[in-house]
Amino acid sequence: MILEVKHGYFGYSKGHDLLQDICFTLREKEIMTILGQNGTGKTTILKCVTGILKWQRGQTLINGKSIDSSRKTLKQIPIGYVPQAHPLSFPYTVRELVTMGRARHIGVFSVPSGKDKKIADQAIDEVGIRSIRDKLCTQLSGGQLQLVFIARALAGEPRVLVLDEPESHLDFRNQFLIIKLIMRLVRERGLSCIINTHYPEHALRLSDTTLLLGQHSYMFGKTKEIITEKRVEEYFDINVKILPVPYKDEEIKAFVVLDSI
Ligand SMILES: Nc1ncnc2c1ncn2[C@@H]1O[C@H](COP(=O)(O)OP(=O)(O)OP(=O)(O)O)[C@@H](O)[C@H]1O
Repeated sequence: MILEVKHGYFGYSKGHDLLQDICFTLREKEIMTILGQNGTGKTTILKCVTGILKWQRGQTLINGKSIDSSRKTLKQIPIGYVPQAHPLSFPYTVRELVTMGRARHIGVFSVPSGKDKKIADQAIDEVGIRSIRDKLCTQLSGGQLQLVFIARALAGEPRVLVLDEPESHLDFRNQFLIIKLIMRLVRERGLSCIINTHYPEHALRLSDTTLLLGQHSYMFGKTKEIITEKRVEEYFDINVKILPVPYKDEEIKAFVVLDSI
């Protein structure tokens, strides 16, 4: 599986392109992060990639086939979308909401089958929320709800998981657990992921490639080559230090903000 965005343009108002000539490639089992200041268009990129919005020029291709033109391709190689965490208005139980992730596999006039319910339960177990599966989603904490949204996306049996700021509103421990969960899903399910994040240290820890988005330009490449002190200074107007921290067999990068420019 290979997902490519080729020369994507998008703007909300006529004559103003928010996103210009966006090009990137996501290969199987790769994790890509998107970083950039507020309002640069990170969520808009995810919406264009998943087909929620349509590129005004350019396209998203999966295995060389445009997903705009071929609904069949989308069905064969589905994309699971995990939106930014938001409180829900309808009192669905966790199990009901996760089962809704099966929607693309269920006919318009059909109800979820035993198989659909089993797959939804597997997704619930995979993200470790079995103990809350009969609770109402309106009564969950932000972190619990985030896990429910991930389980709902997994229930659709995606090959590509697209997550919009999955760590927002979470405490340090839960941020770390979400990062570990994503890494495990990529390893065990062979998924590919695109993740919007505001945390460069998370991008350095988990992603293979990064798209750094600015107001009028962007860079895409290997994460270690993209997230450097100089580039972060350029794209975020802050002085930072990236420090190596040896831990077990790894070298984790600590990210320290020194000052604004
Ligand atoms: N539906 C919409 N109609 C008009 N403008 C919009 C719409 N959605 C977003 N925008 C504008 O497009 C720009 C990019 O929004 P987007 O949500 O993609 O940014 P972002 O980089 O994800 O921001 P953040 O980091 O704050 O989540 C912003 O200026 C926003 O106000």
